[in-house]
Amino acid sequence: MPHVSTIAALATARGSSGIGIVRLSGPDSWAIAERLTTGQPPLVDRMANLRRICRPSTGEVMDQGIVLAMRGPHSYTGEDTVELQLHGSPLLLDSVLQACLELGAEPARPGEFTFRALLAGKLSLLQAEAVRDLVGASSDEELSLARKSLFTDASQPFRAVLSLITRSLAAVEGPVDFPDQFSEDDEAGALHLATRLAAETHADIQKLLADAQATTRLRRGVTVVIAGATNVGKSSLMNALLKYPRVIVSDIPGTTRDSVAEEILLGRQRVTLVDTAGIGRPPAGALDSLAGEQAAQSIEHADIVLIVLNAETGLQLHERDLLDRARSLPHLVAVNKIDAGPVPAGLEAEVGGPVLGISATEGTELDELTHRLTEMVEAAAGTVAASQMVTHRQAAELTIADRALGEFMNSAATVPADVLAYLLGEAREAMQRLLGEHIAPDEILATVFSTFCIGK
Ligand SMILES: Nc1nc2c(c(=O)[nH]1)N(C=O)[C@@H](CNc1ccc(C(=O)N[C@@H](CCC(=O)O)C(=O)O)cc1)CN2
Ligand SMILES: Nc1nc2c(ncn2[C@@H]2O[C@H](COP(=O)(O)OP(=O)(O)OP(=O)(O)O)[C@@H](O)[C@H]2O)c(=O)[nH]1
Ligand SMILES: [Mg+2]
Repeated sequence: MPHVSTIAALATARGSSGIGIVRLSGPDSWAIAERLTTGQPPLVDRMANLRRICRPSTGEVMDQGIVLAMRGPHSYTGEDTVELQLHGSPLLLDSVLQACLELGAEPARPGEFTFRALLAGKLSLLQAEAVRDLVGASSDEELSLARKSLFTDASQPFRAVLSLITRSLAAVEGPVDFPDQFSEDDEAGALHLATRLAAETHADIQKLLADAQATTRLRRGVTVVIAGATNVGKSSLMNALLKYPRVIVSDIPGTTRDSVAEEILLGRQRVTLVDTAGIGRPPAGALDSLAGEQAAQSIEHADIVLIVLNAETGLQLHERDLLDRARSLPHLVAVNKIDAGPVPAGLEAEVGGPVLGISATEGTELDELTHRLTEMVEAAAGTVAASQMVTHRQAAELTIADRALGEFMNSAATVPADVLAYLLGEAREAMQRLLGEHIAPDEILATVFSTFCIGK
């Protein structure tokens, strides 16, 4: 039996809070907790034990807290675990964590508690990924997909694909392994069956890859790009929508040089709001043309464009270019600075659509702007609905499996059976890696758990 370490980490977010938890898992976790509570009654399994937590070197009381100790295998990780539920002071929590390390615990790596739960068979690899995505979810949709993957058997569709591939492989391998038991007709029949199964598998994989795309879209959120000429008040509007002064605002044209992205919630939807450099400042130096190009590039990545015009100047020539570029995308035209002057007559006709007069600095019509944006965002997000969470990693394995299956179907009539078996074997291995079967713990750690937060 290899030596198993005892790990420790802060299980709650860093920062002042009501309660903070230091979590231990591994063979020494109970002994470490006993050392931190010496002279007090022994810890009772799976009970809330109110104890003073003392620094072992000096006996000084660090805090009073609730100690929740659980004997393996009946714990989250399957190992002996202890939670020290303390007052939520970052300084205090750090010093208790430090004391645990001095008593022999090792700092946990990202996701290591969940990794240990996986090794103990408490969770599948897909459930472990769902834990990560549950914790990181930033929209209700993402949350409910992650929840579904964690609490129901999310691996079922992947297992179905694996089982189809395995049946296909068995059909191809039969005549290779037992040549005397198969007539030529049997062999042709087996190959026919294998190809039919592969085609079915391909269709199932395509569905899962569509879900992967929808998952990615969901995670990325909808991107709204604020674009317009210099000095029209794009950054002021960004700050007003964010409700705090995130970007620098000044009356000098060309204040914003690089795009600035921030997340906001519009309705139930997570939105990335991007402020861009203003376009088309007349005496164009090299830097300005770069900034302008960047604005054009930001529009390319936009799901929705929020074009800002200036009521004081009306529509300028270079703003027409921008309008033309944005026309193929959902877009909204706001005319800013209506506190300084009205929306010029005939502007809607020039723009070729409705405009909304606003004032970023006075807050005029910003509720209406937010309302219209929210509707557009919901329409943009509504076009994708994932029926199940499929992560980037899972999609990569699905793609490998699909490519091997494609090659198999293309060459089934012309290539010897052992080569066909090899191709199906590749597809099967990809699905096994996806499900976390037959892969080394190191590899799982590197590919999945590196993206976890510490203490999870
Ligand atoms: N305080 C605390 N809250 C938490 C967790 C935790 O570790 N600690 N969790 C962690 O992230 C989540 C809950 N998940 C858990 C899953 C299994 C077990 C557990 O002890 N399982 C045992 C016993 C089952 C039973 O008694 O019914 C087992 O599987 O054998 C604990 C928490 C969310 N809330
Ligand atoms: N009167 C008035 N002034 C505004 C309004 N919004 C912005 N301004 C002013 O217009 C100037 C330019 O504002 P910014 O937000 O920096 O404009 P920008 O579009 O980001 O400019 P660049 O980054 O240079 O492209 C600043 O002096 C703002 O205070 C508004 O609604 N009314
Ligand atoms: Mg700006």
